Amino acid sequence: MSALHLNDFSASAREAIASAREAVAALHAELPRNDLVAWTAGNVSARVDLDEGAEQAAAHASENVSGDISGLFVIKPSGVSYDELNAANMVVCTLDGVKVDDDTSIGLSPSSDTAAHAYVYRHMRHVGGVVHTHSSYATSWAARGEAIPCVLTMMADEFGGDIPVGPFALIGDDSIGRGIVETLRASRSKAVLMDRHGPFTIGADAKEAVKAAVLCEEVARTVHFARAYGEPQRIAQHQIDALYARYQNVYGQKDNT
Ligand SMILES: O=C(CO)[C@@H](O)[C@@H](O)COP(=O)(O)O
Repeated sequence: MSALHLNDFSASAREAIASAREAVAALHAELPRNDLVAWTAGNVSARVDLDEGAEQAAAHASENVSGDISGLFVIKPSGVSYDELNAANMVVCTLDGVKVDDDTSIGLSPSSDTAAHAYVYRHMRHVGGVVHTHSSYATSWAARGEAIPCVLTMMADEFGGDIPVGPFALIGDDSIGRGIVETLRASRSKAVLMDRHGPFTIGADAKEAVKAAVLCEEVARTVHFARAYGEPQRIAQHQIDALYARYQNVYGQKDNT
């Protein structure tokens, strides 16, 4: 099967890919900056939507390519130190997690979590960004297989309720991705704690997924300390709903033009 090459895509698609590579490379710096990773144990990806022309051009150029090329995503190369990441070494993949060749990430393999990110993009069309870390407090809840109860207004704002736990799954095939999707489809949460593994977060774009990873670790830490000195009280569901609606629709600077 011939591999796809970046040159097989239209100029507009290549522009979108270049922009995503810049954004994803920059967002990886947020992981160490927010103390979410030890060494290289975390990754960020962003979906790149292709217009039909771009998709057809790619399909025609590489007639042997099977699988889903209705879109692409960009993810970091596996095991590369965050201070060595840049737009040029971000790896471009099809939605099946197959690397798209180019002239800059030559010889680099995509993240070891590429299959999980790809599964989420194939099965959750509204998701534009995915993040995975092993951040300490969120991962300590995952180690116990315990959901983080919604006892903080910040949890209601950002996650719309508890942060759920997903099933234990080994890396390397679709099982982690399937566990993420099955768990998040049953919740408003942008974060899921994969049992005995760690948090995965989603967002409309990669920046939103990184924000969810930062706030997931923040509330995991706060609730951890709160429970050390007592049993925090859950917020009532109607109040969670009100907080979530305000935060998702009113908070911050909306486009008031
Ligand atoms: O935990 C694991 C691998 O077991 C990964 O999530 C973590 O090391 C990050 O891997 P990558 O550097 O993205 O391949």
